[in-house]
Amino acid sequence: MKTIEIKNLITGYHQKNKEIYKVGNYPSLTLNKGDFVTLIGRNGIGKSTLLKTLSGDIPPIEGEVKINGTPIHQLDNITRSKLISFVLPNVQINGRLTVEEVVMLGRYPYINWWGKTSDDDKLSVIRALESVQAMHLKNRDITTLSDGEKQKVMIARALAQDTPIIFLDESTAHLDLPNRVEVFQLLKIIARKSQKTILLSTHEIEMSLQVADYIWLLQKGKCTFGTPDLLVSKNTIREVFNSNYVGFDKESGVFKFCSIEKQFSFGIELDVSVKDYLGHQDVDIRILWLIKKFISEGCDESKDADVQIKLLYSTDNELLEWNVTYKNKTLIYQDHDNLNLYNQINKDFFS
Ligand SMILES: Nc1ncnc2c1ncn2[C@@H]1O[C@H](COP(=O)(O)OP(=O)(O)OP(=O)(O)O)[C@@H](O)[C@H]1O
Repeated sequence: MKTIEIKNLITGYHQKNKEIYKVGNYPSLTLNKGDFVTLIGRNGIGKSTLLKTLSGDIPPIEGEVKINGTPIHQLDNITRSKLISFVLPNVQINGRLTVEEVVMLGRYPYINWWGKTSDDDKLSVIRALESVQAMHLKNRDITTLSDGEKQKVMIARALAQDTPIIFLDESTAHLDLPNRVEVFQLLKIIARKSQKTILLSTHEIEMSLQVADYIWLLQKGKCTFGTPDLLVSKNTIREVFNSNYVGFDKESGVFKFCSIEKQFSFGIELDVSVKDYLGHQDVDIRILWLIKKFISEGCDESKDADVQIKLLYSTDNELLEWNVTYKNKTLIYQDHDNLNLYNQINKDFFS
């Protein structure tokens, strides 16, 4: 069932000189109940502007946004706040409020004229804090929390608001990796179980591709909409995010770092004698990460490479050794913790 419908929407700002600054043009987009959708795109492309327009915080320049079939501008503030909660980035809360009091602010659309909170309100606050695993912060002064803890509390406030639609603007930006994954998964579970519509703007592309149901990918003036598999297979992710220094690898779903300063081509292989090696290192993994390092330095991996590198195990001295050949010169580097193979090859062969 459609919860949000966009028709011929142009987002943007009315400027002081009365001119209009148009940001995005979105002919037709919809969001359904139970969808967890991420909104991605380069800096300044219009993600926050679109979220602010969808939540009714700023008016569209042209076109229409409908929430549950009603044009958003026809909804009064209280009705709107019962339908949409919006988690903003970097919200500063003034005053010495506890975490519990901040989450209780999410209940304001339901609190009566005299401002008295009910048992239901208190229960919603507890449930919301529990779902973001922040109950231990309940009595803390909000100003004393870390950025990541504060972000979780702001998500709890949106959950306490108990709306069918939740917008989040870069809400995982301050979180460490386990917490970012946890919040992504949590939002997806909430979307599924509670049949909410969740739209999260984020720079977490790899995570979006793995976790989101759909992606809204903003490009100059337009939005490409689709499931992650479709956007990857059509090369849309590459088109938008590839640069001189980074390239999206559609098989692994990760971004590989590269350099515009081209260096030598190389090939790294394991020599068979490494089978004798019974050490604790996973040498295949080491080679994989060395390949990433060489590519990030501007080297190309190739079968007919300029520089041939072999990792072998020397049974004479019981050490791993890197055997490097360029033109007619071969050097052997014994492996040790501080050996930076790329720097060493560069110094010994190319400087
Ligand atoms: N209040 C404003 N008045 C005029 N222009 C604005 C206003 N807020 C944002 N803009 C401009 O609108 C464009 C889109 O900004 P927006 O913040 O929506 O991008 P974004 O995709 O969220 O960027 P980021 O990833 O960097 O957060 C930018 O060119 C920005 O400078």
